[in-house]
Amino acid sequence: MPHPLRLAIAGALGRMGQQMTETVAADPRLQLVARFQRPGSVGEGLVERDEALSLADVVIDFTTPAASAELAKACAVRGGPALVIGSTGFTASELAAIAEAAKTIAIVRSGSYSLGLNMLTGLVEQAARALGPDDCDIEILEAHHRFKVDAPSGTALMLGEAAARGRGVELDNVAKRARDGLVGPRGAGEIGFAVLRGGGIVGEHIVSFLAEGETVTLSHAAGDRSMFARGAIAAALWVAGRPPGEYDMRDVLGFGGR
Ligand SMILES: NC(=O)C1=CN([C@@H]2O[C@H](COP(=O)(O)OP(=O)(O)OC[C@H]3O[C@@H](n4cnc5c(N)ncnc54)[C@H](OP(=O)(O)O)[C@@H]3O)[C@@H](O)[C@H]2O)C=CC1
Ligand SMILES: O=C(O)C1=N[C@H](C(=O)O)C[C@H](O)C1
Repeated sequence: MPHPLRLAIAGALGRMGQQMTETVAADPRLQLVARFQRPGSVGEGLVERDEALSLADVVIDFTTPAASAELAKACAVRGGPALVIGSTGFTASELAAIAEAAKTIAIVRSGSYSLGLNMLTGLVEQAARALGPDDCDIEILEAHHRFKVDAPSGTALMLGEAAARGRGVELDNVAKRARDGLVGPRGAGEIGFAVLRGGGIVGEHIVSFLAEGETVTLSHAAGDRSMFARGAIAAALWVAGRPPGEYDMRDVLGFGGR
């Protein structure tokens, strides 16, 4: 890994981009070499994307799904830099574009860079393995600020995937992403999602295991955005110089024998 690591920040003027700028500036292991926004954006200290890519060892990207997929392609065409993607709400074709780019460059992508939340996914997987679908229903509730545009959150989907892994099923086959109207009784084995939006909530997630007569809940609440920034920095330091591939925080943290 080069010392200090040369970092660029995509979406630098966004909520996470501003938090990243502050956290990176305070970290002596890192040199902030470029900050960029969408093409043609003006702002103090901003450069165009392609100049940023030519300067950085790693780009940290909290933007939009479309922008992240485009960025991954642009990095792959040049043969680097490596990428840490935090955006959420991807379509299948955007995910396919990122997977294609990851054949050429190293990419870490996670719906949550919180270390605590990633630890929670292991507990959710374990609980889902122990509490089977005959006895226990799994529901995931997430709450975020009024400006969030995607639902369910990337974190809620990560938690759903952890629960599905614990049950040995594919999340896509059991997810109930919304309920409205005369939906009928709950299907056996469903993993349900519920969404709340309002105010300034940074991010709250509750996974409930609901049995007859008792409920087990596992939860996480983010107090501010700085721990997402610290987790993304851990991912950037880890991914620099790695072989091409698509990685997640379980790889970065060494969880789950991956
Ligand atoms: N994985 C994690 O741990 C976390 C993930 N997130 C996710 O990160 C994403 C961003 O969240 P947040 O910071 O709150 O959102 P914001 O809307 O505040 O910020 C997004 C920024 O990206 C900019 N942008 C849009 N398109 C491009 C582009 N093509 N190139 C460069 N910049 C671009 C936007 O500019 P403009 O204003 O011009 O549109 C804006 O400044 C969301 O998907 C969110 O869910 C958030 C927190 C933690
Ligand atoms: O948009 C946000 O703010 C957040 N998005 C991520 C998500 O979709 O899970 C992570 C965090 O909860 C904040």
